[in-house]
Amino acid sequence: MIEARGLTKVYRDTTAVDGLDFRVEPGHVTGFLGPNGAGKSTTMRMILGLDRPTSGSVKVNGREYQGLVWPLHQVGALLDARAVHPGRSAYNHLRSLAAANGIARIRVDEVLETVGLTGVARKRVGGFSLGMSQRLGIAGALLGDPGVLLFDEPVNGLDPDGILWIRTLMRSLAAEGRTVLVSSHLMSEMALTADRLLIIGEGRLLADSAMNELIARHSAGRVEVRAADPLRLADDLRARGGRVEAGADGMLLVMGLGSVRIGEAAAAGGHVLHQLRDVTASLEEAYFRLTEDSVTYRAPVPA
Ligand SMILES: Nc1ncnc2c1ncn2[C@@H]1O[C@H](COP(=O)(O)OP(=O)(O)OP(=O)(O)O)[C@@H](O)[C@H]1O
Repeated sequence: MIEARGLTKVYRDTTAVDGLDFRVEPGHVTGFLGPNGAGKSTTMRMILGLDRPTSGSVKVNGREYQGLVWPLHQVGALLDARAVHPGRSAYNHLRSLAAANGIARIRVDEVLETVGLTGVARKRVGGFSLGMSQRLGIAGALLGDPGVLLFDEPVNGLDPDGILWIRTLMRSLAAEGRTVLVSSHLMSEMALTADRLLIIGEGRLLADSAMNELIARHSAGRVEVRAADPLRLADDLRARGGRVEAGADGMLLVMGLGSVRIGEAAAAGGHVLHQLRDVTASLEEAYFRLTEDSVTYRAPVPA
């Protein structure tokens, strides 16, 4: 479990992380989302003791990173996959990491097998593709068999097979009862991988909830309706206070009434309905609504 209380990081004139309170629980894949510059990497670095909070705290299994005994056994992380000496072999890189952390040599072979790098274990890391480097970074994270895992943009550079592999791996690590925190900008991938979400903007918490609750909250009240006489139905629904937009093929998108009241209005007005469907937001839509006021870097829309 990871727990932050009033976690704050100020760099000179930038407040990168601003009073974050959250808990990341075991048994879930928690997606860590937010626009560029929101403070995700800074938060992850503070979890891993690579940066000190200006105020507040963040603890792994009840202790700040500096207080962890054999930290690699408690928390593993993939931050920057390219941060490995290029002249070393994958095996030697993991072997020295294991030796420095009291981890048995046999575990190196195990994690190489898990990430599918056994065949290239003796090759120099400098010749690895980005996808292979990601796998090596994940092997390093798994080396100490930790209960808490952090992945910063883990699917970066992976091909579709690799993406499916990491998705399955993260879900199985959570199913084993581990705490898995993963940052990504790929909403479609997050929607398939995470079951909880932590969303931040400008260093502040915007949402901490289950994926399905967040999507339901941002879907509320939008209903797609098809009727034999859409123009007359639209008038009746507007008269009852609904906001109605015309979609393709005579479809109506109705906001502010809900499917029960729309059904009742249709019955009262003698309308023939062909379809009445609550519209579910995508994670991407929910994310845009939550973060629209806290995007720091936004390019102008081309004319
Ligand atoms: N070492 C540093 N010194 C000064 N400012 C920093 C430092 N590290 C991060 N920042 C600033 O803190 C803010 C948060 O940055 P951070 O990298 O944590 O965001 P992020 O959410 O990980 O962004 P991205 O999605 O682009 O990776 C940014 O404004 C960034 O410029």
